[in-house]
Amino acid sequence: AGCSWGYGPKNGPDHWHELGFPIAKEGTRQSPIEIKNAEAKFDQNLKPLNLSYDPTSSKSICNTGTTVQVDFDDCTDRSVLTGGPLCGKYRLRQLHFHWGACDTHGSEHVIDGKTFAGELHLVHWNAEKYCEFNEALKAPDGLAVIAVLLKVCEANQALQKIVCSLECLKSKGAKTDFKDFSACSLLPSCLQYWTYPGSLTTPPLCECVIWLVLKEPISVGADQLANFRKLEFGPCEPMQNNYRPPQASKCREIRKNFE
Ligand SMILES: NS(=O)(=O)c1c2ccccc2cc2ccccc12
Ligand SMILES: [Zn+2]
Repeated sequence: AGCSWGYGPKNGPDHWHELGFPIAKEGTRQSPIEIKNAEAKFDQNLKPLNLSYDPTSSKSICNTGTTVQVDFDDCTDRSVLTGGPLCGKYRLRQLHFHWGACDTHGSEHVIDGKTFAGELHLVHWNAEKYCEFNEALKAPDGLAVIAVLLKVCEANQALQKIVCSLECLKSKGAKTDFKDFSACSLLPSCLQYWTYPGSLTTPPLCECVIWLVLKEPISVGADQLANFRKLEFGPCEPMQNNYRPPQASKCREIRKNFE
């Protein structure tokens, strides 16, 4: 089976459909998308997001070869997301990042034509309805991912614990303990959001994600972001531009819980 997928000129997003993931081209609810705020419909029935994260549920942080990822204990309802458009309780499983080679781009979602320097994803799965994560991957309401845009300005204190761990995560597969991390400390104060039905933004690109894109970005310092770019996809390959560009909306409805 040819070369594995990545973000390079030969195995990047434009090639994923020929590397074993036809859904990349044929899917009807692929992510990310461009969000045009004026076309998003205010829905008064959308509830606020309700996050209850237990900081002691964080386990480890690793270089997955495509991103840096913090893993949480999702065997019980220790860190859960409810509310918003969601039915049931979604357990926090992991968080990870996407970023660019420079500060002008790197986000996956694009807001009214504006790209951001990066994007944080908090991945949750519907543990009330499905017995395990891999089962949720096959369901249209299996996962909920909160997307937070990163804008370069002042340094972000909540990010510093992650930034400090990056130096020992340079190589693909590197992993280290990451205890007592408060995921909610990474979130902006305002949790207003856009929501739409989408997919994983990386292969296997399963169309199982309810996306919750927060309107308010969080800050990241230029030198904090520079540290992310010191990670490697593989030997001598700096990890950067690990984002998929916006995909066709294919007449999906985007809703928002703010006017
Ligand atoms: N970018 S992403 O959030 O779609 C994503 C996942 C989403 C849902 C479930 C698992 C995922 C695993 C990912 C692993 C690396 C990068 C993005 C990932
Ligand atoms: Zn992601």
